[in-house]
Amino acid sequence: MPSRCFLIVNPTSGSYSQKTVDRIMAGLRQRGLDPELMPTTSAADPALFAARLCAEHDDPLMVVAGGDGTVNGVLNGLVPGKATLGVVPLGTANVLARELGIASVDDALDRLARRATRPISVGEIERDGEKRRFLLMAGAGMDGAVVRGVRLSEKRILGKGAYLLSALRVLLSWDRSELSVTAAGRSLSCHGVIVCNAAKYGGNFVLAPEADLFSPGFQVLCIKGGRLAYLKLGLMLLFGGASVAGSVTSFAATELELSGDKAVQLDGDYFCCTPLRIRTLPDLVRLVL
Ligand SMILES: Nc1ncnc2c1ncn2[C@@H]1O[C@H](COP(=O)(O)OP(=O)(O)OP(=O)(O)O)[C@@H](O)[C@H]1O
Repeated sequence: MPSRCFLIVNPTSGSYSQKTVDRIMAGLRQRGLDPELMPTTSAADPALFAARLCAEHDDPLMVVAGGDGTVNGVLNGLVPGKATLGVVPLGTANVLARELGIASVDDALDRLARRATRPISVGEIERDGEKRRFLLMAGAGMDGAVVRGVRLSEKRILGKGAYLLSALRVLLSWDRSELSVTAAGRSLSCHGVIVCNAAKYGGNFVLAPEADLFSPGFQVLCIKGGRLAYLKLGLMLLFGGASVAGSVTSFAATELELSGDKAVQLDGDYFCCTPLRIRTLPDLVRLVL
């Protein structure tokens, strides 16, 4: 009997098309799976769908056809240890798919057919009693402000270019304030921090080579300096070695606190401002490799 899976599709994600979804559905059936199509109708749906599937099924296989933001939504709805998650990249940056080395839609489908899985740890932030999980990274400072400033109308037309446009606006109205990062009893002042749960960032760029989805904890990058420091970091990101840039202090942590008043992005979507706490949640879900 074909094994059941639930295809959570975000029709607003960067490289969505009905034709590709039809191809995914057919490809899953050809590979012996029995997919149920679950298109989202709002940004709240990925988490709601995941919560419902965990309540109604024993270890549901949830396959996200979308980008990192939709994966993030699903992670925020599922019950820890009670689901398996697969991804078919249909987003703009698709950092998770790149992290796993998924080369194409067909490659993703083949992996779902093989169903080799491994548990992953995620991050959880807490602010004013409200909690939210992230898979790839939490960024406070410039990258949070850039993500907050992306206009949907520009993203529809320019794709990744909308982030560059927003970055230019952030650079023009530069925020000189600092925040402090406290981990294991030590505090550090800086202008921005990126808490990495995965090595890649913003696409195929390796920002945090020591971060690993499969082991609990983060590689934390604290960036000190003004516009020039960030421009340098951006260039080093393009050519490798960003974590060793002079303006960056890098360390490992499993729990930390951020102070200040900086915009925060989680997995590429704006969430809130600091202050907040971050901790690692081991073995949240089994990920199809
Ligand atoms: N039907 C929907 N309508 C509006 N927003 C949605 C819908 N479904 C999901 N979303 C939200 O849209 C946001 C972006 O989606 P997603 O990440 O899938 O695409 P992307 O931004 O193109 O890709 P990436 O994050 O990989 O760059 C996410 O926050 C997601 O929760």
